[in-house]
Amino acid sequence: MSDSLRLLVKNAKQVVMVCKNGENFLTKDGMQNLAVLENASVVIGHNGLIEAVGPADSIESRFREAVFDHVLDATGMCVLPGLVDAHTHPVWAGDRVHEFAMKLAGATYMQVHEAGGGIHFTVTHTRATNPETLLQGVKGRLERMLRAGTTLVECKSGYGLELNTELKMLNVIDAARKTMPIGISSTYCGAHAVARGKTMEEATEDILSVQLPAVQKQISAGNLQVDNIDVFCEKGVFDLNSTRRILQAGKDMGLNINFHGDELHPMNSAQLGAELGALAISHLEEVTDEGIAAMARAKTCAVLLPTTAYILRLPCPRARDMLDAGVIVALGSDFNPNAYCCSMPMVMHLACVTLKMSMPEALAAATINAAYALNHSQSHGSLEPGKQGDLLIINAPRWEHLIYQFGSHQELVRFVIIKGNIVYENDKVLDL
Ligand SMILES: N=CN[C@@H](CCC(=O)O)C(=O)O
Ligand SMILES: [Zn+2]
Repeated sequence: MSDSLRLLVKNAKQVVMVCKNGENFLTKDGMQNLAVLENASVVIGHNGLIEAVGPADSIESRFREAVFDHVLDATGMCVLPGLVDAHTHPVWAGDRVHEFAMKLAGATYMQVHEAGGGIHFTVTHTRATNPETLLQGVKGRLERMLRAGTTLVECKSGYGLELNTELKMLNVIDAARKTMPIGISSTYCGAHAVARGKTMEEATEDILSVQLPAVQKQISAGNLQVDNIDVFCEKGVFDLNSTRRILQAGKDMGLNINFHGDELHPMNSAQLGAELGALAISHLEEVTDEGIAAMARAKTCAVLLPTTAYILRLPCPRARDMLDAGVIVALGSDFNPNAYCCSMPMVMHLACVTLKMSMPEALAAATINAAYALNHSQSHGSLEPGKQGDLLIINAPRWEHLIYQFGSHQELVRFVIIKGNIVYENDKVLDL
């Protein structure tokens, strides 16, 4: 009897596996030497997992008798792993286009925040918005990310800063996970800012004695899935001691530590994260040499967010120093009302130009290493047999076009595939 399989993608000009030996992450040398097959095909089974990746002729002879639900002829096109976005804030109401104008006129991020704008503005609007409306908003944003090639995305709460709205946001993220094909890693970020009217100490106590126990109760009852804990460790937000207490409490609940650190001021967040066994720390524009060394030793991933430095005109995170020191470097879009970017291809382009990463480094950072930052690199981030069949097919003769053609992902991405199912098909791609 012949095999029955879900999908064959055949005759691609290039198939970028990223890595091929089951690596959970890549550091500098590995990132510079990605596994790329020329004239290759990919097979995905009915379990949604990759059955085989290899030269087109050997796949053809091995699967000659097989029956496929779908066959895509990728002649002249390239296949890449689904992109992984390791840092987003997609659940909110009330845009901040007016603040973009203020920042263009010279206001800093913290000036806007301290004047009651920024996160506080979004908190006011998010608290006042019902879950159905928030869900509609997040679905539209995740759909845009999917069309740009993202197949796994981290999504944070953090525009509630009190129990009910934080739970509302986490439930909205859960509802998106249950109803959309895109993979979601959910993060409790109740310590995203100190709520107006509270001191940092009061906010910390509220998180430790009210919010986290209630989140834990929902998780234990099977009503909610939360994967990570986050704190904005920053001068004027949460100091090192409060950050430590909140992250440790989250870790004790079984959550992965994945937090904002060393963004606007050197806070020694990197050293703290390494000490606590953090899986990832985001931003790091102001990380010190000691912080970089500690992260390399602890295998704590640096999630770099080139959109933040670009929009806020901040110094860029020192990607090259981190790579040279052996840090695992990943990328995220940082999608939020301050940094309105849904496109990992644009993030990779910015990482190359502003952070001085090479294109192979940027792709590794947006696939296998971003999957590592979310504890998903056993199943995501590369095209290897046994991994989830998440990939994109681009209409270009070399994979690097996805990064090189700035802002052209809508024209380049022909198919997005998750678990072997076609979840986005673009028949309007234009040959240039
Ligand atoms: N820096 C803190 N948090 C977000 C911004 C959130 C906001 O401004 O709404 C970030 O990662 O850039
Ligand atoms: Zn953030």
